[in-house]
Amino acid sequence: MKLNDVSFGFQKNRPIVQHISAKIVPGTILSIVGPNGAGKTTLLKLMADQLKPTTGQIEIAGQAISKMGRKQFASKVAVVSQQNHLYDDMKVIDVVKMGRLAKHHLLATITDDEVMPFMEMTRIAQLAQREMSQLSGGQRQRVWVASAIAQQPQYLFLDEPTTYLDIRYQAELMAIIRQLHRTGKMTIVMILHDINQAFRISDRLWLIQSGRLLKDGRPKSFYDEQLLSNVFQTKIHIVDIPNYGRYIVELPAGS
Ligand SMILES: Nc1ncnc2c1ncn2[C@@H]1O[C@H](COP(=O)(O)OP(=O)(O)OP(=O)(O)O)[C@@H](O)[C@H]1O
Repeated sequence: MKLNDVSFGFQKNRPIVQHISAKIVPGTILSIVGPNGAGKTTLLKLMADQLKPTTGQIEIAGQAISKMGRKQFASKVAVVSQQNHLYDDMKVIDVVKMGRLAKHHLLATITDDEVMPFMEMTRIAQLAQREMSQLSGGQRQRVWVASAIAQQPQYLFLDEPTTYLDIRYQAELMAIIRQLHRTGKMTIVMILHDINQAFRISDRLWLIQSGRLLKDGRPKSFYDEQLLSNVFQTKIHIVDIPNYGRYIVELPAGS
């Protein structure tokens, strides 16, 4: 995927994404990080063709995503968005099957067996017959991931996927993402607020500030206290933790 000078604003003269040019190398895990309101979700929506750039273009293998048909795009990109309750009255297995619709014309032709591997991978097989409204936030999140991977896309986009998860399920989700990346050869693009998690799992990071791509590089090049303190407008310190590695901590003012 390639972004060519992409800009976007919801209103005239109020740019939210500004002149972003970048490439996503197939097979990478890319995390998008940056302060609240920087434009990360808007950028992901542009890349997911849910919003159209005001100027510039996004392409996959030389083809503009705006010119792709719905089904063609769905075979390339699946999105796990921030949570919604639109499907609360549906059964878990049917939500997963909806992801599989990218490969079928009708929900009715998708068998339980066809979606079971995706449910097993995300450990929701035992929830198959439950209604979405009966699930915890963490369980729902895993259903959305199962539905997205059932699409078997080349690119999997996740917007703050760990938000509803406790520490164990966060680690589990990161393990699933590594597995998808390793065995499914999927390219993963995530917005992550936990900067340490982002640094640990990613091959590549994009740091967004005020709608601009401030830095695009390997995680180790972001261990820069001055850079991070300036962007997040708080005092950031990088420490070494035995058996873990480098860890970014926010220091209280005055310390
Ligand atoms: N539908 C909308 N209409 C108008 N402004 C919007 C809309 N959606 C988002 N914005 C504005 O766009 C800016 C960027 O929002 P966005 O959600 O992309 O940021 P973000 O970096 O993902 O933030 P966060 O980390 O808080 O989730 C914010 O100022 C937000 O208020």
